[in-house]
Amino acid sequence: MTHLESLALRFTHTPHQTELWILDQTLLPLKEKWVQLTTVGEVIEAIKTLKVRGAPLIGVVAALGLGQSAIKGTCLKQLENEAQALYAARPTAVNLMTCMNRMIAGIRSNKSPEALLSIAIELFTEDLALCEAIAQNGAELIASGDHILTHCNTGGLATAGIGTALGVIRKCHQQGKQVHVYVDETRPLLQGARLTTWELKKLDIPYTLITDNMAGHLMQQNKVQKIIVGCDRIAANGDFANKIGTYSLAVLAQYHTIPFYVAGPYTTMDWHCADGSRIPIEQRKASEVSGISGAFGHICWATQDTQIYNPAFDVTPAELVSGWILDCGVFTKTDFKQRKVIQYMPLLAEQVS
Ligand SMILES: CSC[C@H]1O[C@H](OP(=O)(O)O)[C@H](O)[C@@H]1O
Repeated sequence: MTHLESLALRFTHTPHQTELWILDQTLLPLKEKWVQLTTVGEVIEAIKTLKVRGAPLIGVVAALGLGQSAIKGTCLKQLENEAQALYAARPTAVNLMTCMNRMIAGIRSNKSPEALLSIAIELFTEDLALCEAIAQNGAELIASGDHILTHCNTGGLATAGIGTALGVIRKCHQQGKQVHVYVDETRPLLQGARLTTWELKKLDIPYTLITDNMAGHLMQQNKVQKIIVGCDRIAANGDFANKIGTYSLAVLAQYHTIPFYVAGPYTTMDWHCADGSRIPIEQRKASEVSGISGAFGHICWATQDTQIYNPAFDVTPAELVSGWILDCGVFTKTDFKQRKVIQYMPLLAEQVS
């Protein structure tokens, strides 16, 4: 019997039954509701509606959903179709594509259903270790007494493990360092206000919730010593995509000479993507913004063709980043300029070659 459990994911496999359950993150923090995903279609819907979210978790849940489909007897041809549909569920977080590529390689090698499920289970257990390594590497950069600003949600709700940026903060707390977290609410879907505060409260880590537009003021008041954010795709030159509003924080951090770090696993690296201009940015429906302020009608950013756009991510250039906290180490701009990072990622190096 296989039983996998994380903050937002539960998976069991016995010879006669496979169950995939996720914690519906759209209902947090007011309601903790577990939802069973029995088909790939349900997994895709959960990813698109952010019931399941966070770059690493999206990839792991997609892989487990595909492995479940294989165990249920879906033929290899249909499995590849399902993998392609999962691959396209959300365009920015490259972990989804990384995980699907590993599953597709198994499908094209005619692997058995159990072997395909094993690949998915490996992706889950690998992420546990990647999160732990990121946390260890990042904690060395944090001093006791630091006030750390973070954006969106990058904890156990975004990964299979303890998280990326929030995993670093959790590790510092575990090590006995006195840290205080400023949590950006992160409009429009409020991952910070709803999810990061929920995680920090459970971990008993002190925090202050702020509106996104308070961040600059806090920096101006010298109340922020470090900024750590997550990532959805890191390009070969170190530019990275993350939740909308991250770029603004990076610019403010540079102006206020505050160290600005991005944390993520190697599965969020995309060596095929030369720089941030190549990263696809997910556009989400306008009602995610206007829905809250519906009284003001369409307050979204409109373009000349009257389309309404709601970009879910933005791209931060490498020049604004103080350090990349990865599972294989902490890297600098020079490391990326000299392409030193890829040598630490043999698996990805194979993919790129
Ligand atoms: C640890 S990856 C978390 C990453 O994903 C979030 O986006 P979303 O909530 O839309 O899945 C955000 O960009 C976080 O930094």
